[in-house]
Amino acid sequence: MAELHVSVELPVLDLSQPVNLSFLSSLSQACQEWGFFYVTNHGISRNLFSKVCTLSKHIFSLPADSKLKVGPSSCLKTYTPHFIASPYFESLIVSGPDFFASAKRSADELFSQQNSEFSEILQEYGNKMIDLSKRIIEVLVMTLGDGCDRKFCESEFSNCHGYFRVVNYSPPKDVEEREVEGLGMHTDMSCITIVYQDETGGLQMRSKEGEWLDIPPCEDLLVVNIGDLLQAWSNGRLRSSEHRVVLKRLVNRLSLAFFWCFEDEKVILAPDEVVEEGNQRIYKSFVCLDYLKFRESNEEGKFEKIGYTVKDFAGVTLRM
Ligand SMILES: O=C(O)CCC(=O)C(=O)O
Ligand SMILES: [Fe+2]
Repeated sequence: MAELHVSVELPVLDLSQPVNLSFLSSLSQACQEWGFFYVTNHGISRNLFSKVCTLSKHIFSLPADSKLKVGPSSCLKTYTPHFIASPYFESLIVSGPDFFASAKRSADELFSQQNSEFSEILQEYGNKMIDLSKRIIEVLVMTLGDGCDRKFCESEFSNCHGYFRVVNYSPPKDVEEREVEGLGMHTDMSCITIVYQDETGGLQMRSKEGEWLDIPPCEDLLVVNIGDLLQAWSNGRLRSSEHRVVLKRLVNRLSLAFFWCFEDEKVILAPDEVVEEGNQRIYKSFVCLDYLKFRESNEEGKFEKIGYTVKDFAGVTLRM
Protein backbone atom coordinates (compact mmCIF):
# COMPACT_ATOMS: atom_id res chain seq x y z
CA MET A 1 0.00 0.00 0.00
CA ALA A 2 2.02 2.94 -1.18
CA GLU A 3 -0.21 5.82 -0.24
CA LEU A 4 0.54 9.24 1.07
CA HIS A 5 -0.45 9.64 4.71
CA VAL A 6 -0.99 13.06 6.17
CA SER A 7 -2.36 13.95 9.54
CA VAL A 8 -4.79 16.63 10.59
CA GLU A 9 -5.21 18.42 13.88
CA LEU A 10 -8.36 17.21 15.57
CA PRO A 11 -9.93 19.07 18.51
CA VAL A 12 -9.39 17.70 22.01
CA LEU A 13 -12.41 17.68 24.30
CA ASP A 14 -11.07 18.31 27.82
CA LEU A 15 -13.59 16.95 30.30
CA SER A 16 -11.92 18.72 33.24
CA GLN A 17 -12.95 22.11 31.77
CA PRO A 18 -16.37 23.62 31.14
CA VAL A 19 -17.03 23.70 27.39
CA ASN A 20 -17.05 27.16 25.87
CA LEU A 21 -18.61 28.42 22.67
CA SER A 22 -15.40 28.61 20.73
CA PHE A 23 -14.60 24.99 21.53
CA LEU A 24 -18.14 23.90 20.62
CA SER A 25 -17.73 25.57 17.27
CA SER A 26 -14.44 23.83 16.49
CA LEU A 27 -15.89 20.51 17.68
CA SER A 28 -18.92 21.00 15.50
CA GLN A 29 -16.72 21.72 12.49
CA ALA A 30 -14.55 18.67 13.13
CA CYS A 31 -17.62 16.47 13.49
CA GLN A 32 -19.03 17.75 10.23
CA GLU A 33 -15.79 17.41 8.36
CA TRP A 34 -14.14 14.36 9.94
CA GLY A 35 -16.45 12.76 12.46
CA PHE A 36 -13.39 12.23 14.65
CA PHE A 37 -11.94 14.04 17.68
CA TYR A 38 -9.96 13.30 20.84
CA VAL A 39 -10.99 13.35 24.50
CA THR A 40 -8.73 13.98 27.49
CA ASN A 41 -9.18 13.92 31.27
CA HIS A 42 -11.63 11.14 30.54
CA GLY A 43 -11.31 9.46 33.92
CA ILE A 44 -9.68 6.23 32.79
CA SER A 45 -6.28 5.78 34.35
CA ARG A 46 -3.26 4.51 32.51
CA ASN A 47 -3.08 1.77 35.08
CA LEU A 48 -6.55 0.51 34.11
CA PHE A 49 -5.61 0.49 30.41
CA SER A 50 -2.47 -1.46 31.07
CA LYS A 51 -4.36 -4.00 33.18
CA VAL A 52 -6.96 -4.48 30.43
CA CYS A 53 -4.15 -4.83 27.87
CA THR A 54 -2.18 -7.35 29.90
CA LEU A 55 -5.25 -9.52 30.52
CA SER A 56 -6.30 -9.27 26.88
CA LYS A 57 -2.86 -10.25 25.61
CA HIS A 58 -3.07 -13.28 27.84
CA ILE A 59 -6.37 -14.29 26.21
CA PHE A 60 -5.09 -13.83 22.66
CA SER A 61 -2.01 -15.91 23.48
CA LEU A 62 -4.19 -18.95 24.27
CA PRO A 63 -4.17 -21.77 21.69
CA ALA A 64 -6.60 -21.31 18.79
CA ASP A 65 -8.88 -24.18 19.89
CA SER A 66 -9.27 -22.68 23.34
CA LYS A 67 -10.31 -19.35 21.88
CA LEU A 68 -12.75 -21.09 19.52
CA LYS A 69 -14.68 -22.31 22.58
CA VAL A 70 -16.23 -18.84 22.47
CA GLY A 71 -15.90 -18.47 18.68
CA PRO A 72 -18.53 -18.09 15.94
CA SER A 73 -19.85 -21.68 16.22
CA SER A 74 -20.13 -21.63 20.02
CA CYS A 75 -23.13 -20.40 22.01
CA LEU A 76 -21.36 -17.29 23.21
CA LYS A 77 -19.86 -16.07 19.90
CA THR A 78 -17.76 -13.46 21.68
CA TYR A 79 -14.51 -14.32 19.92
CA THR A 80 -13.92 -13.40 16.25
CA PRO A 81 -11.02 -15.44 14.90
CA HIS A 82 -8.55 -14.47 12.18
CA PHE A 83 -9.80 -14.37 8.57
CA ILE A 84 -13.24 -12.96 9.31
CA ALA A 85 -12.57 -9.23 9.47
CA SER A 86 -9.05 -9.71 8.09
CA PRO A 87 -6.31 -12.36 8.29
CA TYR A 88 -4.52 -10.25 10.90
CA PHE A 89 -7.48 -9.38 13.14
CA GLU A 90 -8.97 -11.27 16.08
CA SER A 91 -11.22 -9.85 18.77
CA LEU A 92 -13.21 -10.50 21.92
CA ILE A 93 -16.51 -8.77 22.68
CA VAL A 94 -17.66 -7.84 26.18
CA SER A 95 -21.22 -6.55 26.45
CA GLY A 96 -22.90 -4.25 28.92
CA PRO A 97 -24.69 -3.32 31.02
CA ASP A 98 -23.37 -6.23 33.11
CA PHE A 99 -19.81 -6.32 31.82
CA PHE A 100 -18.78 -8.56 34.70
CA ALA A 101 -21.25 -11.28 33.74
CA SER A 102 -20.39 -11.00 30.05
CA ALA A 103 -16.64 -11.21 30.65
CA LYS A 104 -17.13 -14.04 33.14
CA ARG A 105 -19.12 -16.14 30.66
CA SER A 106 -16.20 -15.95 28.22
CA ALA A 107 -13.56 -16.42 30.93
CA ASP A 108 -15.32 -19.53 32.28
CA GLU A 109 -15.03 -21.13 28.84
CA LEU A 110 -11.53 -19.88 28.12
CA PHE A 111 -9.77 -20.68 31.38
CA SER A 112 -9.75 -23.92 33.24
CA GLN A 113 -9.39 -22.07 36.54
CA GLN A 114 -11.64 -19.37 37.91
CA ASN A 115 -10.31 -15.96 36.96
CA SER A 116 -12.36 -13.18 38.52
CA GLU A 117 -9.69 -10.50 38.05
CA PHE A 118 -10.35 -10.52 34.31
CA SER A 119 -14.10 -9.95 34.77
CA GLU A 120 -13.61 -7.33 37.46
CA ILE A 121 -11.21 -5.26 35.40
CA LEU A 122 -13.36 -5.45 32.27
CA GLN A 123 -16.37 -4.46 34.35
CA GLU A 124 -14.54 -1.41 35.67
CA TYR A 125 -13.49 -0.46 32.14
CA GLY A 126 -17.00 -0.92 30.72
CA ASN A 127 -18.66 1.09 33.49
CA LYS A 128 -16.20 3.95 33.07
CA MET A 129 -16.86 3.89 29.33
CA ILE A 130 -20.61 4.20 29.90
CA ASP A 131 -20.09 7.33 32.02
CA LEU A 132 -17.71 8.72 29.46
CA SER A 133 -20.08 8.05 26.57
CA LYS A 134 -22.89 9.92 28.33
CA ARG A 135 -20.68 12.95 28.91
CA ILE A 136 -19.49 12.97 25.32
CA ILE A 137 -23.01 12.63 23.89
CA GLU A 138 -24.06 15.60 26.00
CA VAL A 139 -21.36 17.78 24.46
CA LEU A 140 -22.09 16.53 20.95
CA VAL A 141 -25.78 17.26 21.29
CA MET A 142 -24.86 20.75 22.54
CA THR A 143 -23.14 21.41 19.21
CA LEU A 144 -26.47 20.90 17.44
CA GLY A 145 -28.16 23.91 19.01
CA ASP A 146 -28.71 25.89 22.14
CA GLY A 147 -30.53 23.84 24.75
CA CYS A 148 -30.51 20.65 22.67
CA ASP A 149 -28.56 18.83 25.40
CA ARG A 150 -31.22 19.58 28.03
CA LYS A 151 -33.98 18.72 25.63
CA PHE A 152 -32.66 15.50 24.13
CA CYS A 153 -30.08 13.79 26.33
CA GLU A 154 -32.71 12.34 28.63
CA SER A 155 -35.50 11.76 26.13
CA GLU A 156 -33.45 10.33 23.27
CA PHE A 157 -30.28 8.82 24.72
CA SER A 158 -31.22 7.46 28.14
CA ASN A 159 -31.71 3.89 26.90
CA CYS A 160 -28.42 3.66 25.05
CA HIS A 161 -26.27 0.62 25.72
CA GLY A 162 -22.63 -0.19 25.21
CA TYR A 163 -20.30 -3.05 24.38
CA PHE A 164 -16.64 -3.20 23.62
CA ARG A 165 -14.34 -5.13 21.40
CA VAL A 166 -10.78 -5.89 22.38
CA VAL A 167 -8.83 -6.26 19.16
CA ASN A 168 -5.51 -7.99 18.67
CA TYR A 169 -3.79 -7.28 15.36
CA SER A 170 -0.92 -9.53 14.34
CA PRO A 171 0.68 -8.61 11.01
CA PRO A 172 2.16 -11.31 8.78
CA LYS A 173 5.70 -12.41 9.48
CA ASP A 174 6.71 -13.05 5.89
CA VAL A 175 5.40 -10.19 3.79
CA GLU A 176 7.72 -7.71 2.12
CA GLU A 177 5.13 -4.93 1.98
CA ARG A 178 5.72 -2.25 4.57
CA GLU A 179 2.09 -1.98 5.63
CA VAL A 180 -0.94 -4.27 5.45
CA GLU A 181 -4.59 -3.57 6.21
CA GLY A 182 -5.50 -4.95 9.63
CA LEU A 183 -9.13 -3.84 9.37
CA GLY A 184 -10.65 -2.69 6.10
CA MET A 185 -12.60 0.48 5.44
CA HIS A 186 -15.89 0.64 7.32
CA THR A 187 -18.22 2.91 9.28
CA ASP A 188 -19.39 2.05 12.79
CA MET A 189 -22.99 1.13 13.55
CA SER A 190 -22.90 3.01 16.87
CA CYS A 191 -23.89 6.48 18.03
CA ILE A 192 -20.28 7.04 19.07
CA THR A 193 -17.24 4.81 19.33
CA ILE A 194 -14.46 5.49 21.85
CA VAL A 195 -11.12 3.97 20.92
CA TYR A 196 -8.07 3.33 22.99
CA GLN A 197 -5.19 2.47 20.67
CA ASP A 198 -1.78 1.45 21.92
CA GLU A 199 1.37 3.38 20.99
CA THR A 200 1.68 1.58 17.63
CA GLY A 201 -0.81 3.78 15.79
CA GLY A 202 -2.34 2.76 12.47
CA LEU A 203 -5.90 4.07 12.76
CA GLN A 204 -6.82 6.15 9.71
CA MET A 205 -9.91 8.14 8.72
CA ARG A 206 -11.01 8.87 5.18
CA SER A 207 -11.67 12.44 4.11
CA LYS A 208 -14.70 13.36 1.99
CA GLU A 209 -12.30 13.48 -0.95
CA GLY A 210 -11.17 9.91 -0.28
CA GLU A 211 -7.75 10.68 1.18
CA TRP A 212 -6.47 8.61 4.14
CA LEU A 213 -5.35 10.55 7.21
CA ASP A 214 -3.54 9.17 10.22
CA ILE A 215 -5.07 9.43 13.66
CA PRO A 216 -1.92 9.16 15.73
CA PRO A 217 -2.10 7.74 19.24
CA CYS A 218 -1.38 10.28 21.92
CA GLU A 219 -0.72 9.43 25.51
CA ASP A 220 -3.75 10.11 27.70
CA LEU A 221 -6.01 10.85 24.72
CA LEU A 222 -8.82 8.62 23.55
CA VAL A 223 -10.18 8.78 20.01
CA VAL A 224 -13.91 9.37 19.55
CA ASN A 225 -15.70 8.83 16.26
CA ILE A 226 -19.29 9.33 15.22
CA GLY A 227 -21.21 6.25 14.10
CA ASP A 228 -24.05 5.76 11.62
CA LEU A 229 -26.85 6.00 14.20
CA LEU A 230 -25.83 9.48 15.31
CA GLN A 231 -25.23 10.56 11.73
CA ALA A 232 -28.85 9.71 10.93
CA TRP A 233 -30.22 11.19 14.18
CA SER A 234 -28.32 14.46 13.61
CA ASN A 235 -29.57 14.71 10.02
CA GLY A 236 -26.01 14.28 8.77
CA ARG A 237 -24.59 17.15 10.84
CA LEU A 238 -22.35 14.72 12.70
CA ARG A 239 -20.50 12.62 10.17
CA SER A 240 -19.89 8.89 10.45
CA SER A 241 -16.74 8.63 8.42
CA GLU A 242 -15.03 5.64 6.94
CA HIS A 243 -11.94 4.48 8.75
CA ARG A 244 -9.54 1.55 8.72
CA VAL A 245 -6.48 0.21 10.49
CA VAL A 246 -3.12 -0.28 8.78
CA LEU A 247 -0.44 -2.34 10.42
CA LYS A 248 3.23 -1.63 10.49
CA ARG A 249 5.51 -4.41 9.46
CA LEU A 250 5.98 -6.97 12.23
CA VAL A 251 4.43 -4.79 14.93
CA ASN A 252 1.59 -6.24 16.97
CA ARG A 253 -1.21 -3.83 17.88
CA LEU A 254 -3.90 -3.89 20.58
CA SER A 255 -6.96 -1.67 20.69
CA LEU A 256 -10.18 -1.35 22.69
CA ALA A 257 -13.19 -0.02 20.82
CA PHE A 258 -16.27 0.86 22.88
CA PHE A 259 -19.53 1.21 20.96
CA TRP A 260 -22.35 3.30 22.47
CA CYS A 261 -25.60 2.51 20.66
CA PHE A 262 -29.31 3.27 20.65
CA GLU A 263 -31.55 0.52 21.98
CA ASP A 264 -32.72 -1.97 19.32
CA GLU A 265 -36.34 -0.85 19.31
CA LYS A 266 -35.64 2.88 19.05
CA VAL A 267 -37.19 4.70 16.14
CA ILE A 268 -34.49 6.99 14.82
CA LEU A 269 -35.67 10.29 13.41
CA ALA A 270 -33.85 13.63 13.54
CA PRO A 271 -35.86 15.97 15.80
CA ASP A 272 -37.16 19.23 14.21
CA GLU A 273 -34.78 21.30 16.35
CA VAL A 274 -31.81 19.38 15.00
CA VAL A 275 -32.80 19.75 11.35
CA GLU A 276 -31.51 23.24 10.61
CA GLU A 277 -33.91 25.83 9.30
CA GLY A 278 -34.37 25.68 5.56
CA ASN A 279 -33.09 22.10 5.46
CA GLN A 280 -34.99 18.91 4.91
CA ARG A 281 -34.62 15.59 6.66
CA ILE A 282 -32.16 13.48 4.74
CA TYR A 283 -33.02 10.20 6.50
CA LYS A 284 -36.38 8.50 6.78
CA SER A 285 -37.28 7.28 10.24
CA PHE A 286 -36.18 3.71 10.89
CA VAL A 287 -36.01 1.18 13.70
CA CYS A 288 -32.47 0.74 14.99
CA LEU A 289 -32.53 -3.07 14.91
CA ASP A 290 -33.74 -3.10 11.29
CA TYR A 291 -30.65 -1.17 10.31
CA LEU A 292 -28.34 -3.48 12.26
CA LYS A 293 -29.96 -6.47 10.52
CA PHE A 294 -29.62 -4.78 7.13
CA ARG A 295 -25.91 -4.33 7.76
CA GLU A 296 -25.46 -7.90 8.94
CA SER A 297 -27.33 -9.47 6.08
CA ASN A 298 -25.26 -7.52 3.59
CA GLU A 299 -21.89 -8.11 5.11
CA GLU A 300 -19.51 -10.68 3.92
CA GLY A 301 -18.73 -12.79 6.94
CA LYS A 302 -21.21 -10.71 8.91
CA PHE A 303 -18.59 -8.12 9.71
CA GLU A 304 -18.91 -4.38 9.47
CA LYS A 305 -18.20 -3.56 5.86
CA ILE A 306 -18.75 -0.44 3.84
CA GLY A 307 -21.21 -0.12 0.97
CA TYR A 308 -24.36 -0.77 2.94
CA THR A 309 -24.51 2.12 5.34
CA VAL A 310 -27.29 4.17 6.81
CA LYS A 311 -27.39 6.34 3.67
CA ASP A 312 -28.21 3.30 1.54
CA PHE A 313 -30.72 2.12 4.13
CA ALA A 314 -32.64 5.24 5.11
CA GLY A 315 -31.28 8.07 2.97
CA VAL A 316 -33.77 10.29 1.19
CA THR A 317 -33.02 11.38 -2.37
CA LEU A 318 -33.56 15.11 -2.29
CA ARG A 319 -35.22 16.76 -5.26
CA MET A 320 -33.46 20.00 -6.16
O1 LIG B 1 -8.60 -0.88 16.20
C1 LIG B 1 -8.92 0.29 16.06
O2 LIG B 1 -8.17 1.22 16.35
C2 LIG B 1 -10.27 0.67 15.51
C3 LIG B 1 -11.21 -0.49 15.43
C4 LIG B 1 -12.47 -0.14 14.73
O3 LIG B 1 -12.54 0.75 13.93
C5 LIG B 1 -13.68 -0.93 15.01
O4 LIG B 1 -13.58 -1.96 15.72
O5 LIG B 1 -14.76 -0.54 14.54
FE1 LIG C 1 -14.61 1.22 13.50
